[in-house]
Amino acid sequence: MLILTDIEGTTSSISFVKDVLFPYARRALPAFVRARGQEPEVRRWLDAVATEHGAVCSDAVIVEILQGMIDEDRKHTALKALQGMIWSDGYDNADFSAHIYPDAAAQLRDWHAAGIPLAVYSSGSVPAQKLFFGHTDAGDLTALFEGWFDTEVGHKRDAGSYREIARRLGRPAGDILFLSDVVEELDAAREAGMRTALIDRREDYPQPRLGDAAHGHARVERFDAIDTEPA
Ligand SMILES: CSCCC(=O)C(=O)COP(=O)(O)O
Ligand SMILES: [Mg+2]
Repeated sequence: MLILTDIEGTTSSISFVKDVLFPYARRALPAFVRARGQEPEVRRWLDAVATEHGAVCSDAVIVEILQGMIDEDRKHTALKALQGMIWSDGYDNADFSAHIYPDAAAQLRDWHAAGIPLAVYSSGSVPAQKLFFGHTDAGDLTALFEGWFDTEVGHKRDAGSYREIARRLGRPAGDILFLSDVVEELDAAREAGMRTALIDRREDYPQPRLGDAAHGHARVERFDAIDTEPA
């Protein structure tokens, strides 16, 4: 069995992502694009955004488009890649550390110690995921994970993304337990054959998602309540 986990709303609070990480990236974007916009790894993503918007856009317009995407919480692969590069400076300067719920940090460590393999699937880019788990309030947790997946494998609400993750991990989908706070992501994982658990934290979701709202997924409020045994 392998446990695949989401980040925002699952291991970590939605408010940290929305109130700390996103505003930091929004503020830093103009200076970041001016300073590094000609580096190939940055240009590639700026050009991808420009191409989607009719190709001929100035960098100032691309910055406005990206800031609009942040405001709408778009899970856009180019935006996520650029955000990851910007957050790197924030972690290096100790402007913030990544929030992780204490129950999640403790349970991830326990599963790892018990020999249960762990992997991450988040809309945040893989470099952003590694930065995140490398700088959590509970220390550097990167060594706990053996797989990292972002939307380059596909959207989190598409069953095909979970089939591809299972293929890359070399495991049958039924051998993987996916944890997320978003029922549509869990629906897609279940369609691909994965086991699922809805993480329904009161801090992030004041109204419990009970009955039909849980879409038939196992529902827990903390990581230490997750049942890792097949039903
Ligand atoms: C990798 S940390 C930043 C999180 C982020 O940008 C995001 O969109 C989180 O989405 P998730 O899929 O983890 O709910
Ligand atoms: Mg989430």
